[in-house]
Amino acid sequence: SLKTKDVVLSEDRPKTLLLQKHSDYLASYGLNKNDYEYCMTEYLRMSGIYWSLTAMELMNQSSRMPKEEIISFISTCQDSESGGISACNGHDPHMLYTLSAVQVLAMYDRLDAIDVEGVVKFVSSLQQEDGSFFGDKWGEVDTRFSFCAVMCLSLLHRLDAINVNKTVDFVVSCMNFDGGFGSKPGSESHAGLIYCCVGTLSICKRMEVLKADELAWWLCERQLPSGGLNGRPEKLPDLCYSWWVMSSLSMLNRIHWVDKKNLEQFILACQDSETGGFSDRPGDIPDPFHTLFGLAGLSLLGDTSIKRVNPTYCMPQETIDSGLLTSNLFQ
Ligand SMILES: COc1ccc(S(=O)(=O)N2Cc3cc(-c4ccc(C=O)o4)ccc3N(Cc3cncn3C)C[C@H]2Cc2ccc(O)cc2)cc1
Ligand SMILES: [Zn+2]
Repeated sequence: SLKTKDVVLSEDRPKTLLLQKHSDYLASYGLNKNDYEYCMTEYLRMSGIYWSLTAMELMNQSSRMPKEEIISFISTCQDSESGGISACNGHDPHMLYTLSAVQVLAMYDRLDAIDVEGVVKFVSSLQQEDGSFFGDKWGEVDTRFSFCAVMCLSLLHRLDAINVNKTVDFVVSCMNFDGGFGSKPGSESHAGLIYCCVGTLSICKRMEVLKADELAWWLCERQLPSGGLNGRPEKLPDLCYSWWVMSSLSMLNRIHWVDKKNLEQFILACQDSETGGFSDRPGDIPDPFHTLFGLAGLSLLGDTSIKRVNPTYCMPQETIDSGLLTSNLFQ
């Protein structure tokens, strides 16, 4: 279509970071257990806790989260038979929520609250002959699950439990001519899946297989006049794509390829100055998911009022550093 899809930033948009408002928004999110949205997002509860806690950690406000309640909730979500962890009591264990639970417990330094060997068994049992990973017992393959698997095992210092070479081979089989990646071999390039595949290769220490310049070009082509980034050509900008694109460029050491000032004004415009929180685009309803990626994006852009975020794990850099220290101690 001739009309380039983009948004126009209004003059009265937020131009400064409303940290206290975001802290209040996340602290009160989920307090009202009968709240419509809270009930509708039960199926992703474990990930919702990861998005909220990480955002609060980045703002140095995690003391406002109910730590003991979260830790005991996670231990009740582990399936004793498979070792996997579900989004909420009574739901099926899944790779997505097993990772979220491990990320939360890593930030709290409380991995003792779960059966770590059980998690290792669950994750490694989902790897297939071609190196790919299922999300759960129902057998959906997606490069998102390759990323969940290697990130989860890396946080547990147990990458030895899977075939890393075959993991890399499958990700390489999903590489497109534009240097990007999709969810499966032949799927079209998408910013979210590129983040997952670059992150997988980064953790496996195999970034040399990438077509770095073609890929970085495709990524910075995502930036629109509004400053925002989209996930594919011809799509509208969306705050969470800021994270997928910038964290990938950061891992490629090419983050300077985007117009930082323009992108920062798009991210700030996605804040809700009434309720606090960030939404996918200016004027939409905020949620914890976009609130994390707004703060993490600003952290990558160098905003020092936010703690440094690790571009691969989307967790505070200090958590990754202390985890690596621990692993060196025991090696
Ligand atoms: C509101 O509609 C959706 C659509 C998909 C999902 S999702 O779980 O498949 N998912 C993550 C996601 C979460 C939210 C959200 C609302 C409230 C909360 C509480 O914590 O979280 C909102 C959107 C969302 N999406 C969908 C999306 C994001 N930007 C545009 N859209 C349409 C992403 C989606 C896929 C996903 C991405 C990363 C990830 O780590 C996990 C899942 C959730 C709600
Ligand atoms: Zn989004």
